Amino acid sequence: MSVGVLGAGAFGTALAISLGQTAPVLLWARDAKQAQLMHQNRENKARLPGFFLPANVVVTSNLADLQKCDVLLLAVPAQKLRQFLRGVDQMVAGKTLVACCKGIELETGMGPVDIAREICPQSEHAILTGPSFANDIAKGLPTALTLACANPNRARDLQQELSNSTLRLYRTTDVTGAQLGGALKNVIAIACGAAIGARLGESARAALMTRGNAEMQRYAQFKGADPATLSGLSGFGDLVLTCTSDLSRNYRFGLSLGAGKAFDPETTVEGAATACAVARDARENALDLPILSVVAALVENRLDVADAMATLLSRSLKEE
Ligand SMILES: NC(=O)C1=CN([C@@H]2O[C@H](COP(=O)(O)OP(=O)(O)OC[C@H]3O[C@@H](n4cnc5c(N)ncnc54)[C@H](OP(=O)(O)O)[C@@H]3O)[C@@H](O)[C@H]2O)C=CC1
Ligand SMILES: O=C(CO)COP(=O)(O)O
Repeated sequence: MSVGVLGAGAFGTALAISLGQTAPVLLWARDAKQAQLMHQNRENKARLPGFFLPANVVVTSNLADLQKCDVLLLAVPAQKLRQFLRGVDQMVAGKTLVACCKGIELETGMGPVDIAREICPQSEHAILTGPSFANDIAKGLPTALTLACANPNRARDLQQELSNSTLRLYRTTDVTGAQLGGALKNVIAIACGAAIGARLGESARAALMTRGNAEMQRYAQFKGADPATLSGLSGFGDLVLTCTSDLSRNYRFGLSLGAGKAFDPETTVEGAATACAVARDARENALDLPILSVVAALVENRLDVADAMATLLSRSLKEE
């Protein structure tokens, strides 16, 4: 199996560094100058500074170089994936595409694997997701992830190929559950950040994580996933990491919302668009997803944090 990584952001670079410890990896950056600098400096100073690219990692901006790869990891933000794949669909046709992004497309409500399936129907599709900061992976710290692929044999092959001494992959065939876990935890992380940023306390955060987890399971079931998948690394695992760490951009975005501070609009915050996509689905299908919906209202400036909390706390009392 020969692996290429499409997207030289923080995560794509970290995956290339980890996989490049034991095998050749091609890392594609869309910007030629950036690719050349990375190749020369052996570092991605723009997106993941401070980490050395092993000799096995070849950086390129030429998509034709990826022809020789049979597995391609897609590490561009979820909202950019469709546009990106449309531009490369001929080149990637027939290859195994492993989505490494976490989000739900705003316009369509589709996850990354759904998008890739629609644009590249001849490919085999999988998703790699779970609790993993790019910095931790690049440092070689122990990390466990979920590899989901509908084809169980292919899932086994990919699990074997993409695991190494510090990256431990668990496999599942529940692609829908895995892609929803990664996407939805980002929304709950924004809610938790907002609560902490507004000084609502650690107990409020614990309540948001727990009830948020219940909403994630409910929504996943509505979408045809196995709710148990949401208790695994791709759901609960990533929820815990992202809702409790300042390293998370979604959590930090929430902190800014809660504290009424500005946030750099160039930072990748997948949970914002995902919240809006899910809230629309909830409205259209009368789904009970109060936290996910309130985050959409915060992101769209329809509510402030005080109103958001009041909205959640004034709901009628119910069984847990
Ligand atoms: N960072 C992390 O710790 C983790 C991130 N992820 C997921 O990985 C995905 C990518 O995040 P991350 O790498 O952190 O993001 P970054 O913001 O670090 O990088 C985004 C990358 O996507 C590229 N890109 C953006 N738009 C396009 C486009 N239209 N076509 C091609 N390439 C494009 C950017 O290129 P350019 O540099 O030229 O702008 C950049 O290389 C997200 O879904 C995120 O949730 C998952 C786990 C951990
Ligand atoms: O998905 C992540 C960790 O698993 C990274 O989270 P952020 O995108 O919020 O930084």
